[in-house]
Amino acid sequence: MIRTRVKICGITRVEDALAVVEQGADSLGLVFYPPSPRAVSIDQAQAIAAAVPAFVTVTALFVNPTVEEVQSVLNQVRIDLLQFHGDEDNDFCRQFKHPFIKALRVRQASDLVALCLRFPSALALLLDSYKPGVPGGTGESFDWSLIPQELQTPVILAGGLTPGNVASAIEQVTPYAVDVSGGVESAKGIKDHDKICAFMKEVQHGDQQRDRLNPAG
Ligand SMILES: O=C(O)c1ccccc1N[C@@H]1O[C@H](COP(=O)(O)O)[C@@H](O)[C@H]1O
Repeated sequence: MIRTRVKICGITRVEDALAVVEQGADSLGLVFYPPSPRAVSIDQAQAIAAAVPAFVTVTALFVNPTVEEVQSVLNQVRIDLLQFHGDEDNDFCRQFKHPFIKALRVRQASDLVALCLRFPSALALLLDSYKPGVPGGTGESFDWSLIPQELQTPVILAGGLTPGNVASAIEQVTPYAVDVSGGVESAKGIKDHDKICAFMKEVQHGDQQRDRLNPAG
């Protein structure tokens, strides 16, 4: 069985990072975008990253940052992966010589095949909901049928995922990974540990259902 990887984003507290690790998620996300209610300071980020064991990754999320902002975080915090969630292009993202994923916001008219080809250096593409004026973390899902089958880059599905819909998302989209923020919170930036546990169980459930429906993979 291929296991769908899980990233839990918007961690602001060490206790939530420990719960994410305990529940078996693959990555936790730190938001370096000050307008977000989930944004962390360097001090917070250092404390959280120090609590994350080997083989669980720390992802740093930026929205249209300056080069200096990204470099400053990389110099001070243990970051395994960069996530660019704005209008950055491939050249901007790859200049840090650090593995990165690129978020794309999906709308009806999006030509995802062409968009994905613009990011040949990305390890994976994170597909999120489009909401005018909001770069991400909307808590809203999008029409998953807009995702073409023929994308060559691994897909991380995001946007409005919850314990209630993640299993059907996995069955329908068969993404490489899923990413959740608002769907496992009790308030913005505060993770609900029971919801994290329920989310992880539903990811497993989705994987089993997907394999039952398509045993050949
Ligand atoms: O979480 C935020 O505050 C945020 C701010 C700006 C850009 C992206 C942000 N989060 C990312 O948004 C998606 C979906 O989040 P949700 O599950 O719908 O709440 C996810 O990739 C987060 O990494």
